[in-house]
Amino acid sequence: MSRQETIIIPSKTDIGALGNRINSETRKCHERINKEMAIKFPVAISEPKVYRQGIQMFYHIFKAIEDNLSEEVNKNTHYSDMLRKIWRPELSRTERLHKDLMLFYGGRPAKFESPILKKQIQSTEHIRQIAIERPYLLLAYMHVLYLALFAGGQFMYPKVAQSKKLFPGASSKNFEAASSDGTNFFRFDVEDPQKLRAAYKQDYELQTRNFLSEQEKEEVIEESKVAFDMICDGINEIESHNLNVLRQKAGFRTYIKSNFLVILLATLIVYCIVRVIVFRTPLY
Ligand code: HEM
Repeated sequence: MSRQETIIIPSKTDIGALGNRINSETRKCHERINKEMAIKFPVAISEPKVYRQGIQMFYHIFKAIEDNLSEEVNKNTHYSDMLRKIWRPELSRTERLHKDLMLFYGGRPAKFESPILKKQIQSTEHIRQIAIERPYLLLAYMHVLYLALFAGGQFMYPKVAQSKKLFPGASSKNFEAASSDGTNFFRFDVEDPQKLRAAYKQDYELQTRNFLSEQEKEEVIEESKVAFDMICDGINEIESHNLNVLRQKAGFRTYIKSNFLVILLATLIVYCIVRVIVFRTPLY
C-alpha cells in the first residue's frame, strides 16, 4: 500500500462491521423506499404543499432522534459515552429543517411544529420509548437516516434546489436565494461533506465493534428495518391524507351541485304553479 493511500474504516467488504450488516440486511427496505421515491418524489418537487408535508415528516422524526440523543449523551449511562463519541453536531437536521419549513409555511411555525398525522405522532413516541428503554437502538436511526443524507439526499438536493415549481414566488433574480433558503435540509456546514461522512462512519464502527454485544447489534439491525418502514409508512400516510382531502372536496362539490339542481327545480315548479293558479296563464 502506498503512503498516500488512506484506510477506509469500515471497508465495504468488512462483513462484521455493524454499518455494513445494517446495509446488507435492509437491502429490501431500501429497494422499497427507492420505488416509493421514484413515484412520489417527482410529485413532491412540483407541488410545494406536498413537498412541505414531506419535509415536515422528516422534521418530526429528526427532531425526535436529536432531542432524545442529546438527552442521552448528556447523561452518564453505560451508553452515553459511546453515543457522544459517534455523534457530530454538524449532522443535526432539526434547525435546518425548521428554517426550510419557515419558508414553505410563510413564517408560521404553529402550522408545522407539532405532528398531527397519526403515524408521525406514533413515530416520535416510538423513538422516545426506545431511547428510554434501550438507548443503543438510537444507533439504527443514526445510521439509516443520517447516512441517507449523503447518498439519496445528494441525489435529491439538486432536483429540489432547481425546481421552478417549488419556489413560485421567487423571480429569476432572487431564485437562487429562495432556493437556498428552502434547502438547508440537504447541506452541511463543513468544507467537505464526504469527509464528514467517512469520519462519522469510522467512529460508528470503532465505537460499536467491541462495545456492543452480538445481541445488541442484532437488535440495532432489526430497529434499522423499523426506521426504513417509518419513512415508507410516513410517505404513504401523507399520500392517503391528500387523497382523502381531495375526495372530501369532490364530495362537497357534488353536494353543492346537487343542491343547486334541487333549488332550480323547486323554483321552476313554484313558477309554474304561480303562473297557472294565480295568473291563470296556460304554460303553453
Ligand atoms: C431517491 C431516493 C434514494 C436514492 C436514489 C438512494 C440512493 C442510494 C445510493 C446510491 C446509496 C449507495 C451509496 C454508497 O454506497 O456510498 C445509498 C445508500 C444508502 N441509503 Fe439511500 N437512496 C435513497 C433514499 C434513501 C432513504 C429515504 C433512506 C433512509 C430512509 C436511505 C438510506 C440509505 C442508507 C442507510 C444507505 C447506506 C449508506 C452508507 O452506508 O454509507 N436512502 N442510497
